[in-house]
Amino acid sequence: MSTIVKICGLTTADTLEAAVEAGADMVGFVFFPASPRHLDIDFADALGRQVRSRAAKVALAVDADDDLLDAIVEQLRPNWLQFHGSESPERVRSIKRIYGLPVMKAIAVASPEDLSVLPDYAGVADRILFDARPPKDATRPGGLGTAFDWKLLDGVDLKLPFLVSGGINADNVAEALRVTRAQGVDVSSGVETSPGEKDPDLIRDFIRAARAA
Ligand SMILES: O=C(O)c1ccccc1N[C@@H]1O[C@H](COP(=O)(O)O)[C@@H](O)[C@H]1O
Repeated sequence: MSTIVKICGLTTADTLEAAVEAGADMVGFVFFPASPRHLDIDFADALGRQVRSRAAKVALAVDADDDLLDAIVEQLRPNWLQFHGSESPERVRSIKRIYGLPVMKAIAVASPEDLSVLPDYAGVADRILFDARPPKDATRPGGLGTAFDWKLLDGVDLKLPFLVSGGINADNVAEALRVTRAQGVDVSSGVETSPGEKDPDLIRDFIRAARAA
């Protein structure tokens, strides 16, 4: 199976086109006001139409309430929901039932104890995303450009595909995949020139490096 490549936090038509044309499997749109990649729902609608089934559209939310999820699903019509907050397994199960969409649940990793929740989520999520645990004073729970110790995933035995993220870029993506044996990678900061400013060349370089890994 080829590596699943997700480019997250797309905010412009140009960078979205670069990601899709370069062969991204998943393109992510962030709905979290504290993020420099936060998207207004109406603009997300336009970007979503631009994708035209060439990649899977992923809506990233952080402890979103039902009204926000309703609006996202209605306007963006995502193929996936990604939850990056403290959504419980019960909440994930209930949202899956309501919208009939697959869910990728992010697990924040900084120590072996962080993996103790895995059995609870593995039973309800369709994919797991291992991301670096943010510092306590962070203004957002992801998209910070910092990596975790990938060796912490040694011995993880999941029956569902998992992706890895956090501080990954074209230079270290091969190593991230080798060490974690993840089925896919997710990147945001690593294809940016500054927070929220994606660069088409960096996107293309990243996808090429991930494919070559
Ligand atoms: O990208 C954001 O701003 C963001 C905000 C809130 C939660 C998650 C967010 N991004 C996710 O973080 C990782 C990528 O991090 P990095 O910037 O490449 O280090 C990825 O899973 C994004 O989907």
